[in-house]
Amino acid sequence: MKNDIKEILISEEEVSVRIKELGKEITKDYKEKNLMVVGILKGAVVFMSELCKRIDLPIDMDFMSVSSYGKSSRSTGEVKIIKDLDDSVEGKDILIVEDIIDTGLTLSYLTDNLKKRGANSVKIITLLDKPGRRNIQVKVDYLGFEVPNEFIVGYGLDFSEMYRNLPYIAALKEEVYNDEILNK
Ligand SMILES: O=P(O)(O)OC[C@H]1O[C@H](OP(=O)(O)OP(=O)(O)O)[C@H](O)[C@@H]1O
Ligand code: HPA
Repeated sequence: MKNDIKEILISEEEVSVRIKELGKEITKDYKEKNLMVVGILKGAVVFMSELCKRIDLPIDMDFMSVSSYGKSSRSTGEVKIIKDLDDSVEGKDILIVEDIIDTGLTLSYLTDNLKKRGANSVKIITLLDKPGRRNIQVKVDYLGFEVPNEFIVGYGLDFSEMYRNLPYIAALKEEVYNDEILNK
């Protein structure tokens, strides 16, 4: 698995330090609020579990799973909910947790969707931002790191369901990515 890595972009230590900082910031900002943390499966799981341990407040945790089609630059895209929240978000202060924002399609859809359900507020935290790929503008409230236009794996992020368990954030070698596509 490690032979497929082109470069480690963010080390385990750097991720851990940044998550502690983000946890402190969120603890301060949500003191008087009704915080509900919503993780987007599956990529956000590793980040969310580390982040929640750093938030010193009572919180609700839930997950959603979505699938998106048409992420190409010419398409407006379509997002479908595969797994919804268990409970109502009415009156809750929602913090959507993502591993990466790329075209912006997923987070733009989810923010609108949760606002329409009557949440008190909806904010976004993402571990990574790849601004070079953005099609739809989305306001990111809390950000871990900006990453270049590479295929990123590790810390929850996959390529073909692999590499999610790498403890750091890395760029995948282009030949791994191209071989897999050619073999399909
Ligand atoms: O900004 P966007 O272009 O919408 O891309 C970002 C989304 O794509 C990835 O999910 P993916 O569909 O690969 O599912 P996964 O989290 O299960 O890997 C990632 O986890 C985000 O949810
Ligand atoms: O670079 C990426 N890696 C893994 N999953 C992703 N989903 C959007 N961009 C990426």
